[in-house]
Amino acid sequence: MTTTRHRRDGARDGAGGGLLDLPRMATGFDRFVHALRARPPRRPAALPGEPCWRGEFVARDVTGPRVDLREFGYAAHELNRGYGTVDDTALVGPVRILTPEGLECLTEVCDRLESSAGSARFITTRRVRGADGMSAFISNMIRDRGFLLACSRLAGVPLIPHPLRIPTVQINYFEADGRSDIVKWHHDGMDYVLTLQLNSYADYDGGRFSYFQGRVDEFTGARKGDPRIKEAPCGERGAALFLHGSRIFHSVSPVTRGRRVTVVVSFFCPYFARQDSNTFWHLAADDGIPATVPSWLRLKWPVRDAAMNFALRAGSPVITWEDLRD
Ligand SMILES: O=C(O)CCC(=O)C(=O)O
Ligand SMILES: [Fe+2]
Repeated sequence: MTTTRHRRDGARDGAGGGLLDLPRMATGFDRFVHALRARPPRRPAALPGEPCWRGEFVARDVTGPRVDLREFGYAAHELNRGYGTVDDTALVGPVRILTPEGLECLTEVCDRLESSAGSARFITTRRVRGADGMSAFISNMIRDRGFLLACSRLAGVPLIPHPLRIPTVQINYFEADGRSDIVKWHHDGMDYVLTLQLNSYADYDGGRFSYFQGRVDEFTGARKGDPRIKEAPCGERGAALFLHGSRIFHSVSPVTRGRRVTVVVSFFCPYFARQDSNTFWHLAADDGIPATVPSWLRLKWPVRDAAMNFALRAGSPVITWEDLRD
């Protein structure tokens, strides 16, 4: 039954999705329908007795093979630049960002959060959103200076955890037990995304992370067997992949044996805050409109308005010049 649904979704998008192995995420009116149907993420109580995050869980010398956005067909004038830097990193990996002990603790935390996973239809079928709000371990990990520095060096730009909060840390769960958990062909709303693999190919069959080595607007022409569709190098437990998520189409095929769990962390470059690629409807299609409005305002107000920025940081209401005149 699930297969039928996938095929129908793929055909309905009218973008060649039916000719790919996996459906493509909805756009336009279909995405609006997803936004109306999506349920807000669950907010269970924090995990008691979870392992404690430690700064030494960040591995040393976090480097790996890198591909440039120009190799995906993006022109120099389309890339953000400033502060003596061109924001041109497309993909880096596989890299090891956590030590084996750090990985062990993160796995334990993610196993315990699985009961909070919600199912969804927009892109990823079974996932926990806002995981840093449920786990002090994950919250401390993504706010650890060493972790952020390692991720920033991979991306080539300074990064902080994404202020949208709900999508900042997502845990994806894939099981072979009669389910058909997948990640549809999509690009992320987020620009800077790190995916951590908590399993290896020895633990599961299927579950292949593919990406399209071309521009997002060229994906419409992609067909099954297209040489631009490549398998991402993430078959080892602990492998991490940095992706310029908003500019690269990618997907994960169904797991046919075993279990696959990934942690997806989204970042924000405060120096390129105005260029953040997220759109309201991409977020709302995952979390629903009511849950998206507050986080959207938290992202957009500070960029538009310095007074709002400082007020939010002070946890204060904003007093404006107009208020003085009333
Ligand atoms: O689970 C994965 O390997 C990738 C997931 C992904 O692309 C996403 O959650 O946006
Ligand atoms: Fe993604």
